[in-house]
Amino acid sequence: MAVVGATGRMGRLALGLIEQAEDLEVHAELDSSSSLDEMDGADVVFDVTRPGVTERVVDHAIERGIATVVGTSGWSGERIDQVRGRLADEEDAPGILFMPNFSLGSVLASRFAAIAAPYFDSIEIIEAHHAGKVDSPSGTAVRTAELIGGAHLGGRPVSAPHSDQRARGQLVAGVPVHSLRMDGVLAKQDVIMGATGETLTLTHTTQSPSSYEAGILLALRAAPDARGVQVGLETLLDLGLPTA
Ligand SMILES: NC(=O)C1=CN([C@@H]2O[C@H](COP(=O)(O)OP(=O)(O)OC[C@H]3O[C@@H](n4cnc5c(N)ncnc54)[C@H](OP(=O)(O)O)[C@@H]3O)[C@@H](O)[C@H]2O)C=CC1
Ligand SMILES: O=C(O)C1=N[C@H](C(=O)O)C[C@H](O)C1
Repeated sequence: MAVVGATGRMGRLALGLIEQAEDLEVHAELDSSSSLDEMDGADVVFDVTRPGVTERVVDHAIERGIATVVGTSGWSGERIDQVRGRLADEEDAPGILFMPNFSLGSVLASRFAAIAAPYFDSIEIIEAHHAGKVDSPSGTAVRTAELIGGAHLGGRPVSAPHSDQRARGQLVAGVPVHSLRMDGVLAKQDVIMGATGETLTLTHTTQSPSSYEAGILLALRAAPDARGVQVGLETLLDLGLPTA
């Protein structure tokens, strides 16, 4: 395994997991001072860098035919589709697994939101993260909004009045997303849905980075046998939920 972003919070977490696992081995540890060539020869690349870097990591991995687990945020559905299109022409394309969130609870919350979405006209997302997070909206919020927007397709669009005003958030797939970056928070997301006389709020709170551990290991172990683009931890789990 080559861990790109090895000196970061997520990179260090992944390295600890790989070192403890008998069936996994660290091939290379890359940070901002590394050449991407250092990942060559690995069976799997684990990318936890930052938007603006992750695209180059994925490009390099595809060129070298290395399966990749992408934990980095900043990937929209549109940009993932470009990778999908690129791999469509390749026979035996490596698996490129985009994982907006490695935590089971977060993945379930996003799915529950997509299931409920067609029944609500008004839907907004409020996500909060630690002050050190450089990007917004979060990758999880983008993924959740895209699932909600997709679930509304063919029906009414999500109602987002006055969305030209900055305080109304950033529209993602027609869903207003509001981002908080502050001390005292690790990661939290509320999806608030409104209909006549009622609201439904789906809240997921990350209490500890340990919530990512099982998902990271699952993705790392699945990657070598995967082919082409997969999005979301749910593609590796049998959740028994309707897909959105
Ligand atoms: N999918 C999920 O469940 C989760 C995803 N994330 C996402 O993972 C990403 C990383 O988060 P986090 O670990 O907190 O971030 P950190 O800021 O702690 O770490 C970023 C890492 O990227 C490295 N890096 C920066 N530029 C380059 C470069 N040009 N080439 C190679 N490596 C580079 C840094 O190296 P250096 O030390 O040299 O600067 C560092 O190792 C973010 O996008 C975050 O949103 C986070 C948590 C969960
Ligand atoms: O930067 C983080 O911390 C996180 N980033 C991911 C995101 O952008 O959604 C996943 C999780 O929310 C933590």
